[in-house]
Amino acid sequence: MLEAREVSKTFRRSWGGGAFTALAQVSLRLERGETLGLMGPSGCGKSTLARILLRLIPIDTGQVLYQGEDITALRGKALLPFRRQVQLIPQRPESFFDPAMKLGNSVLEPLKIFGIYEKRTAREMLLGTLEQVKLNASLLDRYPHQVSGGEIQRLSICRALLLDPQVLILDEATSMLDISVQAQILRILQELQRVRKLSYLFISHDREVVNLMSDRLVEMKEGRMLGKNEGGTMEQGKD
Ligand SMILES: Nc1ncnc2c1ncn2[C@@H]1O[C@H](COP(=O)(O)OP(=O)(O)OP(=O)(O)O)[C@@H](O)[C@H]1O
Repeated sequence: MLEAREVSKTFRRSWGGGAFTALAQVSLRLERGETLGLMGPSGCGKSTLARILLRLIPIDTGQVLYQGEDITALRGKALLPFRRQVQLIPQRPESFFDPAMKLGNSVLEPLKIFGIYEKRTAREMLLGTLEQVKLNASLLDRYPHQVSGGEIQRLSICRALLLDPQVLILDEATSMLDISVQAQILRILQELQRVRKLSYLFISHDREVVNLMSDRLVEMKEGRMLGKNEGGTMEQGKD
């Protein structure tokens, strides 16, 4: 479904000189309909790999494949179907929401950006999706600072779902939340996956949560994948 092949990434330092290798020959493959857990300590390169898989930052060497197609060099319009189908759910979703805009308008923005907004159907679609993330429509009249961390994360999931994606890259998506809110969102994600046949790359430093969510686990350390190289599968998840 979504694959990184032997990806390397070095960040050059403009202050102090030199360079830092964040990823060294990393490979990973997310299969259709599965949850692949990606674990590793802070700074090991998980978010850098996520941003590369999302085609948000350039890679030095290696390839990114989506549905078997090499998308490493795609630009502009050619990337649009991919941009719609592969969505990021970040640790801090606040950055997706304009502080001066009501949440109801922000949440519909991606539909407008992709040119698929239809006034006639948008409201119904939004209300149906809100229900799937267990949110009340009254939230839509509020501003970002007027909702809780759990609510804004569920809104960011709703915002992604409106685009009808195939893949969610969940980068520490519940790490900032307290344990009961985290559990609620994890349950919503499991249900969404079942109903919508989504594939998840579930990134977390929390082994317990990754074990709970994942069909398969891979682990990184200092910019490298541990274990067998291809896919680097370490152990079975969902125990
Ligand atoms: N744009 C950048 N320029 C320079 N160094 C960077 C840049 N982005 C990331 N790094 C460095 O690359 C390394 C990997 O960072 P990354 O954010 O991928 O780690 P991570 O495993 O996601 O960590 P965390 O769990 O704390 O978010 C870190 O040492 C980080 O400081």
